[in-house]
Amino acid sequence: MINLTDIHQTFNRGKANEVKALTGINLDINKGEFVVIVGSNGSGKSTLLNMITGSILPGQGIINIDGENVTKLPDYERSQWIARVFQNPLSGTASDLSILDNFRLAALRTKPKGLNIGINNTFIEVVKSRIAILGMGLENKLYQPMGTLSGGQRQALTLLMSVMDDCKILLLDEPTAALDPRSADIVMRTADQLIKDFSLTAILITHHLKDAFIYGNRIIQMAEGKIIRDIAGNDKAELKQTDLFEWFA
Ligand SMILES: Nc1ncnc2c1ncn2[C@@H]1O[C@H](COP(=O)(O)OP(=O)(O)OP(=O)(O)O)[C@@H](O)[C@H]1O
Repeated sequence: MINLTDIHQTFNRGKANEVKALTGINLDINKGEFVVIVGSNGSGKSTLLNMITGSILPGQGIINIDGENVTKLPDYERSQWIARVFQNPLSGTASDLSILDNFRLAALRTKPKGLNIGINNTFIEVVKSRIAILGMGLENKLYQPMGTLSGGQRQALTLLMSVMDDCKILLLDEPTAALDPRSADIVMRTADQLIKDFSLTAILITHHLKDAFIYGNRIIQMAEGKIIRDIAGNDKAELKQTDLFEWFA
């Protein structure tokens, strides 16, 4: 589903502040895999996600998504496959619009320009039933502006919105970093459920080793722009939480 071949990325090349952010990344992620990426600050995790979304084009290497060479495609042309949830709950939603209008926009995200989706009863029922999964009572606040909700509520809705438009790949870039423990737990459990229900291919970046232990069927550790561990399937299931702590000792 996602294939990265010999990806290199150097920022500020030739200057005193040159940074080799990625140095020869080779990574194949199969359809339906849920990959968790851990690594110290500055190890290249976000740069790797930016390569996949196309918000940064690689200095060297090849990127394929769904069998198509997308190496030179900018992010807006890759959005047909990819939805991304950021750390900041404010970045995924429009504050002034209602919950329902945000969902309408989300459903249009990958559709051709000019297409319109009316808010009819069928659409409202679909949105209500999706939101009810959260158990936050937000299905009764469809006409409330998004800006009046808490960070946790917005992040949970951002996740739901990401599956309104048939995206295939969900990228979660520290989605719970700004949330209290209870909201973080709801957001992570919702993400896990959506990934399973919609058979999504997913990547989660997290500094929470407990989440890295609980979620996903493959775990990758990055250091200094490289993948230094890649553990999948039964081997991941057999890891102990203490093993992960030892990786960072
Ligand atoms: N646009 C940029 N310009 C210059 N340097 C950058 C840029 N983006 C990232 N870097 C540098 O590249 C390196 C990798 O950064 P990246 O954000 O990918 O790390 P990370 O593993 O996601 O870190 P964190 O856990 O702190 O979010 C860092 O040294 C960072 O300062």
